[in-house]
Amino acid sequence: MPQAQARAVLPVVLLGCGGVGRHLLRHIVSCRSLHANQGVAIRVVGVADSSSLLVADDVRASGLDDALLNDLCSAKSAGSPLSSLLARGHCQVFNKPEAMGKVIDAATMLGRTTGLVIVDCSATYDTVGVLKDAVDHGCCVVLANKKPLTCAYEDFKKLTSHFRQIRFESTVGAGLPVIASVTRIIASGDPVSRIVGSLSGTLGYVMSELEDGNFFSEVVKTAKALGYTEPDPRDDLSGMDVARKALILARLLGQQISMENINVESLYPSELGPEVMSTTDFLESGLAKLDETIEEKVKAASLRGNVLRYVCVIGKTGCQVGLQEVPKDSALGRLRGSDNVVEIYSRCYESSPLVIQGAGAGNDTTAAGVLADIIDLQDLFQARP
Ligand SMILES: NC(=O)C1=CN([C@@H]2O[C@H](COP(=O)(O)OP(=O)(O)OC[C@H]3O[C@@H](n4cnc5c(N)ncnc54)[C@H](OP(=O)(O)O)[C@@H]3O)[C@@H](O)[C@H]2O)C=CC1
Ligand SMILES: N[C@@H](CC=O)C(=O)O
Repeated sequence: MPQAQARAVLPVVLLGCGGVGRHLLRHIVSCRSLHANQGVAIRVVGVADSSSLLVADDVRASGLDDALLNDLCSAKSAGSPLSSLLARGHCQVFNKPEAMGKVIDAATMLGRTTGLVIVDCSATYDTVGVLKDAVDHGCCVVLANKKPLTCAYEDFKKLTSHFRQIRFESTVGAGLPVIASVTRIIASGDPVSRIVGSLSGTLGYVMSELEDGNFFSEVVKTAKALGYTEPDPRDDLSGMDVARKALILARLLGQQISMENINVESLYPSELGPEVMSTTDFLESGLAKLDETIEEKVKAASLRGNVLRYVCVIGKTGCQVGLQEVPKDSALGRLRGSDNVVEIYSRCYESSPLVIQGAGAGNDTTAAGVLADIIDLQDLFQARP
């Protein structure tokens, strides 16, 4: 009789099933045979959104089946709650506030036995407590959500305390290998002196569309429709999303800094901020108020042979993120669409920096980055026949 091939089984609880989370679930299902050939299997035991957790009946024995995961994606896309899937059987639904307690129960049960990966594809600070508990229970953590790594420095330290058990590649550059490259350079004892780049898919897309004569208000809405923006695009336009990426990189370089230490330039005034108007109102009426000013800046830069780019600079002594005029024919100036470019300078890469460039946003690319991070943890999971 042929021997069944031993496979590393990775149980996963997914927090957040919006654009990125749903693409991740679809990638997991469509990669089944690829992963089986590689001797690895992902078992999704639970999926949470902002109000509930859908969890397999017995997380030790089995996960949510693929048909259910596909239906979950369809249900969430159609705006139905996770509880609409209860009739499928073999699963339970827990609502807030009980839901997060149930995630911790799964972490306690599986963390030090089969192992468990908590994957955060939400866009909230609310997951930090669960993630820290999960780390305490020996679980692995994979993040697309930048917020847990950009709140208190102690939380960053805690979450990254077992560095082999956390992956957060998609927090910077979506699917691009930025964190992995910086980590490798640091590990080789080569001191990184500076990181410079355009790290926002949204702002990259917006700036290059403006060059083509399109209206700011229109291209921001298109960026949202394409899945490039944060749930509230003001997170991108305020520079905060880029600042979070800068903070993650700076902390990775060993800098004990916080958001307050980063100079951030916002593209909208405070009277259009979240405290004053809803996201819908901002998109429907607020954004258009910015069209004229931004157009003037684009035209003025063009007269000087330049284009506008939202640039992030992380140095030894400080970080800043903001709008810069750069020559049209420069690495930054040539960027198009949602591409990111990151230049890493170190002793070995001083006169010729390590450059990473490519698609820097989008649900598909980001989910692919998250999936690669999960698979990268396979050596920490037992192979079972
Ligand atoms: N799109 C991109 O290009 C990239 C995105 N990212 C990051 O990926 C993350 C997800 O982005 P995206 O999918 O676009 O965001 P969405 O707004 O589409 O999805 C967010 C999901 O998180 C859920 N959620 C909210 N609060 C909680 C909570 N407390 N516990 C569990 N789930 C919760 C939401 O629930 P509900 O469905 O009920 O609203 C929703 O399902 C963000 O952090 C973003 O910064 C990173 C790199 C690139
Ligand atoms: N909103 C972000 C998504 C990735 O982090 C961006 O535009 O870069």
